[in-house]
Amino acid sequence: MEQKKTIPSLYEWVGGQAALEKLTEVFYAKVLQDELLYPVFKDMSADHSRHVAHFIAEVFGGPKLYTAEDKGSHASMVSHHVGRMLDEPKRKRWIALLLEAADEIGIASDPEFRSALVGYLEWGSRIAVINSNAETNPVEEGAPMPKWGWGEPGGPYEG
Ligand code: HEM
Repeated sequence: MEQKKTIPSLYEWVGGQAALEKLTEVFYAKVLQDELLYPVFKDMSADHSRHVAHFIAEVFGGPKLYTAEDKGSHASMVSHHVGRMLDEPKRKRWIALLLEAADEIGIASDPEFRSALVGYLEWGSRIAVINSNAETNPVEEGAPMPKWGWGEPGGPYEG
């Protein structure tokens, strides 16, 4: 009988918590050196980078560090963006610096993983811009965390 292959989560593929925390650490160091994004992030907490790594880890199928350990939720994440009045140039710079950080630390660069990563960042960052221009939080407390997977190209794990 043919054995069914177990599909790894994006969290496992990227290298787990250590890889995601390294990614956000290098990314926010770049953000603070960037003239367009510095004013947006200058007051972020010392935990910001780790919280974002926890959030992405959970969305990518990892442990529930954002909702359990950090006591966050999808709604609380969105609330951090409400009223920030982000725009397209800031979003584009945010994505560019994050992808630069990904290349710099050398996380998985296979086409399938990067497609899934960029897809998620495009989706999430565009929603962040929309929510940042809202006056109230459109997401209710108790709404489920988003989930992201490999999408249509599947993964190199199939090879
Ligand atoms: C996939 C896209 C995104 C995710 C997953 C995400 C995630 C998060 C999370 C989890 C927090 C809360 C951090 C904490 O609890 O300390 C946060 C806060 C924040 N995010 Fe995002 N974010 C995204 C996109 C963006 C973009 C595109 C921008 C701006 C260009 C942005 C600007 C901010 C700001 C200004 C805060 C608050 C910082 C502060 O507390 O001073 N986010 N984000």
